[in-house]
Amino acid sequence: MQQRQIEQSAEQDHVDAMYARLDGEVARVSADLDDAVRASSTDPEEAFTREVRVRMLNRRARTLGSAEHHLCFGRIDHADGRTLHIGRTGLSDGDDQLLVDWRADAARPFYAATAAHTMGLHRRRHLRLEGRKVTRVSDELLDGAEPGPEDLVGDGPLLEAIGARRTGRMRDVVSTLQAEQDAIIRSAHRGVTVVEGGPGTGKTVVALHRAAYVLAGFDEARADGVLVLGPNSRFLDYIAEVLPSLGENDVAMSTADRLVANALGVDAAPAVGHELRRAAGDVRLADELAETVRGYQAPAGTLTVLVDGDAITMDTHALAEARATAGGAGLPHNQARSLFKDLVVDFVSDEVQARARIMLAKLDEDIEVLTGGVNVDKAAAKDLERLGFGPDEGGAFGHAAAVAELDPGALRAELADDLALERAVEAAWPRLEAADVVLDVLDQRPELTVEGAPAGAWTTAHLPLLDEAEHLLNGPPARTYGHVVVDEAQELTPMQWRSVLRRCPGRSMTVVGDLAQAGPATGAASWADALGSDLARRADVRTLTVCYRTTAEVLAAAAPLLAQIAPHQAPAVAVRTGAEPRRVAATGDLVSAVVAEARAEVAVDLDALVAVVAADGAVAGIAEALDGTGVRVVPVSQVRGLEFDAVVVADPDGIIAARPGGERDLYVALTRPTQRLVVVGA
Ligand SMILES: Nc1ncnc2c1ncn2[C@@H]1O[C@H](COP(=O)(O)OP(=O)(O)OP(=O)(O)O)[C@@H](O)[C@H]1O
Repeated sequence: MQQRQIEQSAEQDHVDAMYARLDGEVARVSADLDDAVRASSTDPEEAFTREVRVRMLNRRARTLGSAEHHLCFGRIDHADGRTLHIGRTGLSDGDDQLLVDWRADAARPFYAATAAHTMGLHRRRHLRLEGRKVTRVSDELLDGAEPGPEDLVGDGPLLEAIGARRTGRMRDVVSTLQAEQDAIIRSAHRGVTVVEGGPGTGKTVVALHRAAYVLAGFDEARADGVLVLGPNSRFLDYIAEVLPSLGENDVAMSTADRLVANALGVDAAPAVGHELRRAAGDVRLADELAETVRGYQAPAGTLTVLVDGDAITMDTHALAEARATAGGAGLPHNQARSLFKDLVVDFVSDEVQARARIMLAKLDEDIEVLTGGVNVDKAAAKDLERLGFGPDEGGAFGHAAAVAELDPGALRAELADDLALERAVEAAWPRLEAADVVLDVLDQRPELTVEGAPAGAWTTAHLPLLDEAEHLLNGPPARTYGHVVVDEAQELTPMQWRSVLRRCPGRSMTVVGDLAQAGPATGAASWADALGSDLARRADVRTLTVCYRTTAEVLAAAAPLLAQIAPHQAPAVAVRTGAEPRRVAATGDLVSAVVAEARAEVAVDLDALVAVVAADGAVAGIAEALDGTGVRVVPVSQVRGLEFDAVVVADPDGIIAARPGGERDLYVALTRPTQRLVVVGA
């Protein structure tokens, strides 16, 4: 005890020094920020440099602010005597490295060293802080030294973290990241990393800590930003605090739907059932949309323009050539239209010049006849040469030369502004809006429309189609990201994937999900289905195998269902054991039985986070009956990714029957509790 107190007080001294340094840094950054904000300049270059500096200082200020809480959480002692403290940010005092940022390479052994693979460590120490006070020091000896009575054997801090009560908001787990998680988070792989694993294996944790790592380590992510996508707003609220607590406030968070709705300015598209989502998510629609757009690009026929009362016609051959050139240039439709128009202008201008030439040649001939054989051009040639004008390449002077010298640029400019020509081009290759194209496709596909809804009343299911059409018409989205994290990735339809990939041109992505939990709108059976086989082949696929959320007993209760829905997937291994799940057969009214069980769970632990998970259609009645109790009633379609201390699953048969693939919904519901599971059935 004595020894541990001495250690603790020595750590307190270190930690005091760190906080003193942190305070100093905060004061310095804040003063620098004030200076930078005040220093205005009219020189654009200086103003730009100042803006960059202000942004950088703001970022540092936020990092330092979020580092205050639990600034230092670990220490590693190398066998050669070197020690390093690990924490939320790097701090140094001259040459003295007081604290190493958890993302730095030097911090890696803190997460990755094991007794079998010590990475040169003698000891790993976990520090617990309350405010700025060190309240506990626990050590793991890694190099075979005999542990003392107070040394840690096993996973104390981890078990404490995962056994703690939940608040309804996910927390960062930077002090207890496990080796298999850390390896993914720190991976140098710049392409697509796919992280799969059963419920509670830490996929979300990995995804979010990876986002923080990537922001610090990958220049392109810092420059172009990081986007985190989640399945719904409830989930985004749940994870909202993790990145800020890691000092990263500049990460964009969205659902795939909101991302597209904002980009296209479509507001308040209402959500719809899975049937429509699934139908509208079919990747073949991408071809149908492209085909529809092509159908607007100068279909076979001719194109006639009236110029000064003369009809000039592009015949089928000339028109087909212009279409092939404009359509084959790899440009989006509305840009290719400009090229098409240029080609029409060229054609018409050539034709106008050719006609003028013929007409003037004819005029020359007529004059020659009228003047009795005197060739005016030839007669004039001597005079022209005397005046310093030579014959043109074809040896022509006079009217023909005048036509050749007719300013083709001016003629083209005039034609480009010509209303009749513009109308003819618009008829052959109209300027289009995304909605026009999607409505055309919907005309052929009544199953993609909502009965009774007016045309153009978009739902969330239509957003990926509008996005696809927008891309075909106007090219890539204006806002793209350096790195994109997709959580609950099994929930995206193939058409949604196309929207997401479009916003990540560098294809630097972290994709996490569990195909066994896929809802009925998607039903991807493999990552190749989801990402496309090309990308999936190049992806670095990692599998997490340890369940940190729920107990072995709860996993065992869900195992038969897993064997049914994903027979090839090995169940995760739980690190904790706990209470046996309870099955309650409701003798009377099912809602009353569910309510009674939920109340009983609240009574077991007043501070526990208790949830009832029910089929979407059953939620309203249960929520009403539980109003004011603090119990959360969550529709099963929105419970993916969430967790609670105790979960009451209402009417498992009802959940299975409510929508196709209902067994997967039930599997998700059963794997939500961290402590206790109650299943109330008929
Ligand atoms: N290394 C860790 N230290 C402490 N807690 C952890 C660790 N890894 C995971 N957890 C906790 O385990 C729980 C489950 O993690 P997470 O939600 O990331 O799992 P998941 O694989 O995304 O689950 P699901 O498939 O259900 O979405 C969370 O409470 C998380 O904080």
